[in-house]
Amino acid sequence: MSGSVTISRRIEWDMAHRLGPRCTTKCKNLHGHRYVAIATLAADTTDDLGMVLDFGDAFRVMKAFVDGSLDHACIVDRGDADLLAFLIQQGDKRCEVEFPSTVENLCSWLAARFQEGFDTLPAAAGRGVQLVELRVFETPNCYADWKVQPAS
Ligand SMILES: Nc1nc2c(c(=O)[nH]1)N=C([C@H](O)[C@H](O)COP(=O)(O)OP(=O)(O)OP(=O)(O)O)CN2
Repeated sequence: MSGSVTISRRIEWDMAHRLGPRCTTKCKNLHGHRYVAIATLAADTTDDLGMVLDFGDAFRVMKAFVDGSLDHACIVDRGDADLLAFLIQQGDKRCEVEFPSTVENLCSWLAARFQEGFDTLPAAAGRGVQLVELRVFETPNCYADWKVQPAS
């Protein structure tokens, strides 16, 4: 039977954010989440063992970025000047971005960061290993999906 196969790897981290004064709901307040991301990868060709990518290699890339930039950080929109100034004054771990930290924006941005990491893997070289889908849960009930643009 014809078809294609993908693999998926999950990672979790803790992070603070706020949507700030422009948001009229409770999410305007500084608060934290246990975020969950599930990355789905495909490849043009599998490796000698039939793997899209070893789960360990995929996880190392995701963990390096998550631990370095996101875990126990506050993600902050550079436009949220008051929060940014506070984090700098406190010397707290922060992840500065150019967008409000909705889960939709975070998901699209994180997809690009993960793909940059996968591109550095020797095990992925020349096989067209690509992130095709990323699901990010902000709460157990709320998530966003990013999907790769189909080639035209
Ligand atoms: N489209 C979006 N809507 C909302 C976002 C978002 O990123 N995109 N974010 C928030 C809040 O930051 C919050 O994390 C979600 O809160 P809530 O809807 O209350 O989700 P819960 O799972 O906590 O729901 P409960 O029923 O209160 O447990 C809001 N909206």
